Amino acid sequence: MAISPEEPAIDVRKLCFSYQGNNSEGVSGEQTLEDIDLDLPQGARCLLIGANGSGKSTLLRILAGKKLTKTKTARIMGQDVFMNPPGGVVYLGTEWANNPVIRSDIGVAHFLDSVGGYRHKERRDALLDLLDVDLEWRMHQISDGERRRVQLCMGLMGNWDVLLLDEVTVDLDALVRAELLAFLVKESKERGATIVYATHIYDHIETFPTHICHLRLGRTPDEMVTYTPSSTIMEDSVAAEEKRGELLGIALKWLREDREVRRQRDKERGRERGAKSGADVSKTTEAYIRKGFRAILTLSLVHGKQTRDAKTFYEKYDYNAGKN
Ligand SMILES: Nc1ncnc2c1ncn2[C@@H]1O[C@H](COP(=O)(O)OP(=O)(O)OP(=O)(O)O)[C@@H](O)[C@H]1O
Repeated sequence: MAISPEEPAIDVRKLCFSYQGNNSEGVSGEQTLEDIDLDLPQGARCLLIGANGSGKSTLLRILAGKKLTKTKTARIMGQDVFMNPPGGVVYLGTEWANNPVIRSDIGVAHFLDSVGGYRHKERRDALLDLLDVDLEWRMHQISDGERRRVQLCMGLMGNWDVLLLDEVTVDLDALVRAELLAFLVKESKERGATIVYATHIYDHIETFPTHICHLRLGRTPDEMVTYTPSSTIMEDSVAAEEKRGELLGIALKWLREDREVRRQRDKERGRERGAKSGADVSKTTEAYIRKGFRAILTLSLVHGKQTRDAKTFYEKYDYNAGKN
C-alpha cells in the first residue's frame, strides 16, 4: 500500500471500547479501553506490554477490524480501520487454534494453497524452511507448536504491511522463535513493514523492538517509549549482553505499578460497593422496621395501648400515630 513515508503506519488517538456496547456517540458501559494512543511510524516494531486483562488482545482485534468501535480514531496506513479497512494487515491470534477446520484431516500443502500459498511460492518456501514446516504434514496429526508454525507460515507468506501478533510465539521452541523474530526484524528493515506484538515472554527479545507501549488497565499511561534501535546493539555483542534483562526489568516495573493501581482501584470499588450496599441495606432495613412497627402500632392502637418499643420508634421516626 503506497502512502508517503512520513505518514504513520498506525495512528490511534483516544480510542475507547466497551464490551457492553457502543452507541452512536461512542462507547457505553464500563470501558475496556479508554483513551488509547498509539502512534507508530512505518517500519516500527512495537512490543505491547501489559498485565493479564489490560486490553492487549482487544486493542489488536480492533486494529484488525475484528471488533467495532464507533469512536473512529484508529487508522492504519492512512485508512480508517472501521470505515475503510486497509489491505495488507495480518492479524495472528491464539484463537486460530480453536478452529475445527485447522484440526481436520487436510495436508499442509493443500491447506496453504487454499489460503493463497501458490501465489507467494517463493516467500512460502522461505517460511517453510525458517519455521521448519513440512508440506507433507496432516493438520490433525501435528502438535500445537507445529500447528502454530503452519499458522505463521500462512499469515506471513503474503506481502503484508502491518502485522498484529497476539502472543502466538508462546508454543514455539526457542530456536524457531528466535529465527521468527530475526525474520520479522529483517522484514521491517528491508520492506518497512510494521509490527505490533503483544507478549508476556521477554526473554531474548531485547534486540526486537524499536518501540514499547504500556497498557495499564485499558489505558496508555505513559508516553510510548522509543526503544534503543536494535541495530546499534545487535552488531555489538557486549552492548547486547548489557541490554539483556533490561526489557524484563522495565516490564516488571510496569506490571508491579499496574498491580498496585489495580488493587487500589479494586479497593475503592469495593468501598463504593460496600457503601452502596450498606446504604441499600439500611434503607431496606428501615423500610421493614417501619412496616413492622406500623403493624405493631396498628395492633397496639387497635388494642387501645401502645407498646414502649412502638412508642420509641414512633418518636424516633416522628410518626404521628393518629395519622398513620
Ligand atoms: N468477549 C468479552 N466480553 C466481555 N469482556 C471481555 C471479553 N473479552 C475480554 N474481555 C475483558 O476485557 C478485558 C481485556 O481483555 P483482553 O483479552 O483484551 O486482555 P489482555 O491484555 O489481552 O489479557 P491477557 O494478557 O490475559 O491475554 C478483560 O477484563 C476481559 O475480562
